[in-house]
Amino acid sequence: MLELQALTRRFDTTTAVDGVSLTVPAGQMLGIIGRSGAGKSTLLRLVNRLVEPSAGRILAEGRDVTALHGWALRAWRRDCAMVFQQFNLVQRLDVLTNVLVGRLAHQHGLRRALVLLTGTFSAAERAMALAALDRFGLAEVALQRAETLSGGQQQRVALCRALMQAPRLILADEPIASLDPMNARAVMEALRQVNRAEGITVLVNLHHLDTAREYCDRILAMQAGRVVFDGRPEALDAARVRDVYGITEAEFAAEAAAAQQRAAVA
Ligand SMILES: Nc1ncnc2c1ncn2[C@@H]1O[C@H](COP(=O)(O)OP(=O)(O)OP(=O)(O)O)[C@@H](O)[C@H]1O
Repeated sequence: MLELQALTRRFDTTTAVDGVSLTVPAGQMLGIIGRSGAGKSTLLRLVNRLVEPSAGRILAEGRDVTALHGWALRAWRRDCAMVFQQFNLVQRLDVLTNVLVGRLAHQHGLRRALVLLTGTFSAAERAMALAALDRFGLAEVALQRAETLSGGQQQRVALCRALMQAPRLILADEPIASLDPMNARAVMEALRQVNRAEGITVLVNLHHLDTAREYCDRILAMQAGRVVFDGRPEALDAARVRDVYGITEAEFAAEAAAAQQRAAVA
C-alpha cells in the first residue's frame, strides 16, 4: 500500500502539488488526469523521489519513503519503475539490450561496472528479457535497433525494460501521449495485463478521460496541484467533469488532443 500524506511540492512561486493525501492499495490501476500543468508529472516524480517534496510524507507499506537515502533510496527507486512519454530508449542500441538495461538496477559494484563496460548480461537475464518481449509480441524485433520500431512498439519495449527491474509499482507518465489510437490501445492493454497478471500497482498519467475510464480502477483528477476528484471511473461522468473543471467533456478532450499533438511534434 502506498500512502501520500499532505504531499506538497513548490517551485518558486508555483505550487505544483498542493497537499495531496491519498492511499493506493497494492495492485490498483490508478489513472491521474488533469489539464496541462495540473501537477500530474510532479506527483509521479515525487513518488520515486526524482522530485523531492517541499512538505508531506510518502509511506510504502508503512515505511517512510521520504526519509530514505543511500542504498535504501536506490532500492525504492528500483521498486518504482518509470515509463516515460518519449520512451527514453537508446535508439542506436538493439531492442534486447534496451530491455536488459532495466536489469542494471539489480546490479551493484564491480558486477555493474563490468556489465556497463562489456554489455554482457547472463544467459538467465537474456532469457528473461526475451520472455518479456515475447509476451508483448516483440520477440521477433529483439535484435533490431530501437529506432526501427514504431512508437507503440518502443513504448512496449520500455515497459519490458521496466519489468526487468521487477518493480512493485509502475509510474507511467503520459505513456500514450505521443501515440496514435491503435498504438495507444496496445500500450494500455500491455499496462493492464501487467497490472492484472503480476498485481503490480500502476499509477498512470493520462490526458484522455475515456482512456482513464476504460482502463483504470480509479481516477484521480487534479487541478492546480490539488485533487479535485477521487473515485470510481463511472462516477466521473460528463456532469462531474464540468463541475470539477468548469469546461465540458468535449472541451477537455479537445485540450487533450492539442496536448497530444504538441507531444507528437516535440
Ligand atoms: N522543475 C520545475 N521548475 C519550475 N516549475 C515546474 C517544474 N516542474 C513543474 N513545474 C511547474 O509545476 C506545475 C505542474 O507541472 P507538471 O509538469 O507536474 O504538470 P502536468 O499536469 O504533468 O502537466 P502536463 O500535462 O503539461 O505535463 C506547472 O505549472 C509547471 O510549470
